[in-house]
Amino acid sequence: MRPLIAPSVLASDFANLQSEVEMLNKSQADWLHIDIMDGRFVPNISFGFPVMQAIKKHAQKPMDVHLMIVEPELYIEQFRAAGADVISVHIEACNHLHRTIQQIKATGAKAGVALNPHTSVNLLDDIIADLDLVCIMSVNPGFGGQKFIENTYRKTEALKNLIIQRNSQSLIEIDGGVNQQNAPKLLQSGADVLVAGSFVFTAEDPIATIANLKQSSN
Ligand SMILES: O=C(CO)[C@@H](O)[C@H](O)COP(=O)(O)O
Ligand SMILES: [Fe+2]
Repeated sequence: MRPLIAPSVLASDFANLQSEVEMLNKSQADWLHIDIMDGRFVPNISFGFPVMQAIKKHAQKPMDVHLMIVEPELYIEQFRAAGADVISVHIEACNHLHRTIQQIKATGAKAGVALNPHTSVNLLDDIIADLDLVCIMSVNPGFGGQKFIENTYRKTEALKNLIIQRNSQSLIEIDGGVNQQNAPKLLQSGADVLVAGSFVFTAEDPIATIANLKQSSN
């Protein structure tokens, strides 16, 4: 199975956002990955609703929104209204994860949970059957362009086993430091969705880079 490719708009040229989104429309990207950072859950601030709405105006593909914010339950409906098709919250930011997942689903969006590198997939045992997506962070969240953490392969395998064991339909998304070199091993380990920011947007030919990632196989 070919992976879904979700380029991270965080690494795009914000001064030319419309042409960046139009490039992604023309490419084999499946989703647009949208990183929302609040300067509290992570030590960086990215962008918020107005920028998301501007992206949505031009995007012809689903928006996969990765919320790196505290108290995400306060903003779920607003993110959906701003165009989110998939909404992932961090397990580390949620006191009532089950409730927040139901809240996301009630808006009509797909519901995901993201895990920091130190967070065990075993914590998902009682929620995995309710999830559409698990986002395994393969870098510490907050910044693009970081080095891929090798333990991600083992973690992806463990999550895949849990998904099978619990009869879950959840997709596995890998986020951070993804490139052409680690993609095949990630797919072998069970990944379904590859997020790629700097690898795509610093490439001389982002469209060809996305096409090559899409051709990755295990
Ligand atoms: O969520 C995050 C970072 O916190 C990611 O989505 C990055 O934006 C991916 O960028 P690269 O590591 O591929 O440059
Ligand atoms: Fe992300």
